[in-house]
Amino acid sequence: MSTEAYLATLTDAVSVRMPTAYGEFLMTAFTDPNDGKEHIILVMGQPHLVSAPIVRIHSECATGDLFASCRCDCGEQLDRSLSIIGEAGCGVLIYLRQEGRGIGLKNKLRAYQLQDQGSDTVEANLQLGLPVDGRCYGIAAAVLNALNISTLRLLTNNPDKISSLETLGFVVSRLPIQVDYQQYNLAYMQAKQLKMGHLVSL
Ligand SMILES: Nc1nc2c(ncn2[C@@H]2O[C@H](COP(=O)(O)OP(=O)(O)OP(=O)(O)O)[C@@H](O)[C@H]2O)c(=O)[nH]1
Ligand SMILES: [Zn+2]
Repeated sequence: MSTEAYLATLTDAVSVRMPTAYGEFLMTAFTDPNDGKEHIILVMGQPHLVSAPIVRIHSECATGDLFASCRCDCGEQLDRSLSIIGEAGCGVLIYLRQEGRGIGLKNKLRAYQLQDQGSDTVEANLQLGLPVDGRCYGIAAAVLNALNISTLRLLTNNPDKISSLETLGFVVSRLPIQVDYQQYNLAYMQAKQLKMGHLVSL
């Protein structure tokens, strides 16, 4: 079966060939039947034919992914992930609409206001009465299942993401995704390392 046929099993899936600066992908948009969110999948090659394909599960960060914000490492991670998949010639990027670790853009900007007053990224969410990380990966699991992928190499530094997928039944090994940290995001990365266990070298 083709990759497109596998993805057609997702709700409202629409796929199109998408040439990019990283190479040619099959881009698919589909609807999450649980909350109506529209997620995006980029697939290069035929990952179901590879024993442990490269997978990136990327959480939406409008500030970093679209506007090159230096407050976080998301934009650089997205760029690195697409480069790595492009160089390998095969892999999957699942772009989940989980802005602000699930709290949404306006709340993330509120959290940034608190960070500008001295709170760290974890404290700021808590001060807003919101979860530190409200994400779940059930919909990513549905995509991997649709693609017939059960064993994968996950591009991540987040141990929670790995254990969530393992709990959902996947066999996961980690591919680190190191980017250059600088002046503006160093404190953020230190908080993620210390309080959220992220596997980064600073
Ligand atoms: N609430 C909140 N969300 C943030 C902040 N900075 C980035 N984000 C969001 O965090 C999400 C990305 O999470 P990260 O912790 O950077 O990375 P990760 O996906 O958990 O881990 P990796 O797989 O290693 O990238 C995106 O949804 C961003 O919008 C912040 O200061 N506060
Ligand atoms: Zn970000």
